[in-house]
Amino acid sequence: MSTLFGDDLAPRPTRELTPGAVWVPGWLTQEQQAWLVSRFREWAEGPVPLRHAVVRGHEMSVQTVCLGWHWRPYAYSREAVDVNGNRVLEVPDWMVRLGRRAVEATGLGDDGYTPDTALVNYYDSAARMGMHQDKDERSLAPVVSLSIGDTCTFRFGNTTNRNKPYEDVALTSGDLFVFGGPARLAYHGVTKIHAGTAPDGCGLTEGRINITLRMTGLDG
Ligand SMILES: O=C(O)CCC(=O)C(=O)O
Ligand SMILES: [Fe+2]
Repeated sequence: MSTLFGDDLAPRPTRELTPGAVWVPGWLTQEQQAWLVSRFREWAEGPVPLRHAVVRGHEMSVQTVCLGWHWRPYAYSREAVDVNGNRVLEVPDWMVRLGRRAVEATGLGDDGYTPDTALVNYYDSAARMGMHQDKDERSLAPVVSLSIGDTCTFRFGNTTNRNKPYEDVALTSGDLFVFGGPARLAYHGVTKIHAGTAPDGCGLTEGRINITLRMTGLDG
């Protein structure tokens, strides 16, 4: 949806929310977004299908499919031991290059950045993600986050607790967000999906995809 002379015409410059946390609005082109959505549809078919991970007996509202390493609450393994036991797909070379370009765009990494896992989340309009730290990785290399589809309210906080201070930002289709360095272990979450906001041509008509690229620091 867009309105003539609405908020969507306001410039959205790159911004460092806190040291180490950089938001680059509109980083992916529309063609890149639609292409990534096509890949998502393939990954969702398996060998390990898109699924709701179960945390302490409760299904997460978000659905996830992983590449490289399979994440389950709260560990990584090569096989999806909590789903069907199959080994997940490899992280494709183009995705490593994309991750490198992303950290270079934010100044938070270098050409040594080699993500070995991607967590791909699908949010329907009711899905949320509670405040958490990404701390199952042994490496403190930056996390690269790409958003496609509906806008979400993304809450980015501090490294000590899930409460204030935090800032809410609207991540829209094509936005890049990278957190590393002093922000690597900051609490963050998704408080709302804004249904009906996916732009024409992004490849999704409803819901939101988020791809996070990470270095696990794991062997094997
Ligand atoms: O959907 C997002 O923007 C954040 C996802 C996230 O925090 C995660 O997968 O750990
Ligand atoms: Fe996270």
